[in-house]
Amino acid sequence: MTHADLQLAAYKRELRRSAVSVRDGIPPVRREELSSLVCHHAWQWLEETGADSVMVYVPFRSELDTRPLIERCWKAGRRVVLPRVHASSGEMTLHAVESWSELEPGTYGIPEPAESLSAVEKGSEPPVVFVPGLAFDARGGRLGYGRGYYDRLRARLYGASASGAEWKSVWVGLAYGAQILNEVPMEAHDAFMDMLITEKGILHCTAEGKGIDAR
Ligand SMILES: Nc1nc2c(c(=O)[nH]1)N(C=O)[C@@H](CNc1ccc(C(=O)N[C@@H](CCC(=O)O)C(=O)O)cc1)CN2
Ligand SMILES: Nc1ncnc2c1ncn2[C@@H]1O[C@H](COP(=O)(O)OP(=O)(O)OP(=O)(O)O)[C@@H](O)[C@H]1O
Repeated sequence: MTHADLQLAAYKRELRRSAVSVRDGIPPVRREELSSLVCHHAWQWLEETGADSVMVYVPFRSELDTRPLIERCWKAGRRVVLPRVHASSGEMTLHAVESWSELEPGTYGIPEPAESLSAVEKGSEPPVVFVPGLAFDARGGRLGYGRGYYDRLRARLYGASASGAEWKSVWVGLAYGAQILNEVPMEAHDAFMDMLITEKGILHCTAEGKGIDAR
């Protein structure tokens, strides 16, 4: 690690700490109101795009609550795909889930698809991925918990093919407005979002600054 790497790592640690405290500082009742607005915007956008299958995260700690969105998808017959974390490899596998009863507490205590559920077949990954984050910026930059799960998921599924993709998907960060920062530091392996949804509505991320990883 160079001096610059160490500085960046320390800066990211500090940003994570402050992003968590901003999120924790939103009163729980307000968090639910904001979450419900964000889920509403996300749902309306899904209706416009017509995507019949979506990947969503199940919230933990003070994260934006995606459960209203998940339930709405189930009611409307949209397939809901949730990740299962494999801490030893750093990978996430994707599993279609049809009710809360198919979840069990996973790594980090986050509810995740039970081990018995089979993984989504290669080639039928969802065209929309809703992504959690501690902070985002208008370019689509994202700061997560620092384990690289979503970066690795994208790298694995977008695969080695230079042209990009067997798996074409729109990556959508879901966040409280207070989580949008001027600039989140990004490294070569970090996945950019295509869109952000906050209580204020939809933000299409700008392509500038995405570099060679842009889709
Ligand atoms: N709801 C949700 N699901 C998700 C994510 C997420 O951010 N939100 N993740 C997004 O990638 C992955 C889980 N990533 C996580 C990474 C670290 C920690 C964690 O507890 N970290 C410690 C710090 C020390 C350590 O790294 O172990 C902490 O915050 O106290 C939790 C989740 C996959 N599933
Ligand atoms: N495609 C990849 N293959 C292998 N390791 C990766 C890949 N992408 C990221 N990593 C590693 O994972 C870690 C991710 O760090 P980073 O600070 O970018 O996480 P993050 O995006 O904030 O967190 P998360 O995705 O867990 O919410 C780094 O140590 C990085 O080297």
